[in-house]
Amino acid sequence: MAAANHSLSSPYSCAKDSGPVIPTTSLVTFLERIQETAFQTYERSKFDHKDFIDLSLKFDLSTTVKAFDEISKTENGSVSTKDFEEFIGKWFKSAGEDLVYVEPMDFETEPHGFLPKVENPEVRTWALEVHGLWKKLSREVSSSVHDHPELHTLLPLPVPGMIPGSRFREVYYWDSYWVIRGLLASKMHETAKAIVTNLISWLDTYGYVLNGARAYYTNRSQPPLLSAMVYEIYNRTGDVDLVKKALPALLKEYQFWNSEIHAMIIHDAENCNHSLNRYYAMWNKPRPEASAIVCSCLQLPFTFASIFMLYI
Ligand SMILES: OC[C@H]1O[C@H](O[C@H]2O[C@H](CO)[C@@H](O)[C@H](O)[C@H]2O)[C@H](O)[C@@H](O)[C@@H]1O
Repeated sequence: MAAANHSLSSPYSCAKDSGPVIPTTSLVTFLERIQETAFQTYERSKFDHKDFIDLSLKFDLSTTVKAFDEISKTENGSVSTKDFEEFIGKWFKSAGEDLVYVEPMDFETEPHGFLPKVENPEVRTWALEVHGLWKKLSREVSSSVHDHPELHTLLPLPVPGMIPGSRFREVYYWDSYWVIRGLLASKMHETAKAIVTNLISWLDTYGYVLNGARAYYTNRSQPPLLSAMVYEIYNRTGDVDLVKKALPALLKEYQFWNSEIHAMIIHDAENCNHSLNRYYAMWNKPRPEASAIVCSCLQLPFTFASIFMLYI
């Protein structure tokens, strides 16, 4: 997204180091407290901080917060593992329960015309195994998320999608580009289009494509690959209606990446101006999905290991 321009006059200046902050939800803020308590209570290797921010409530937030405040805590904020585990079991549904498996609508065990150039039987068997993974990664948002969004950090999506897997239980933006390339190879054209439908829904609601389908991802995007997704699907299917449906959303995304916080003019040593579009999160604190660990790292001496932990 960079274009060299030697005579740019622009309303944007180079010195933009603060921008809008999109507030997070009360549930995310509370789950950050739970994550911090887990961090103080367990050994680091025994838990994944993302698990705690992905929990969904069984009951309303204020009752849950009250119950949590009543648990006795040490000075550093740890609680007994027994109390903590009982509390989590009583008040929360497990991370991932708010997404449910759904059979992909156009999956076939060996689709007609699948990778015609792959003739070696062993490679073909392996490729079909990889193809079979679509059945493991297909999910739709549970009815509870649609009916009671305030109980979940998972965001509702209009149609089923594909998740990266493992600790990444939700749809992600730029992962979807490679997911779509794979789905097209697997002849799953309708599933590929459904993924675009979901991402377009974020442009309608938020004005940009979110990093991922969680309340804690609403303040940032990921590298803008939606137009490339539409292009790949159009090339394979010739579906002009999809392109027409996507166009207003793509224009909105173009505006987002060219808005004041993203558009930059860089002056080089030869006094030329370059127009660049930069990544910018509309947030000014540690990422909620990793805040406990990030805050603890900031208190450590600056080493490669401590810096590495900031990116988990
Ligand atoms: O495969 C999904 C994504 O996984 C990584 O990033 C995501 O997880 C981070 C840690 O929880 C989170 O801070 C980040 O915002 C998420 O996007 C990976 O770095 C991404 O490239 C990838 O899309």
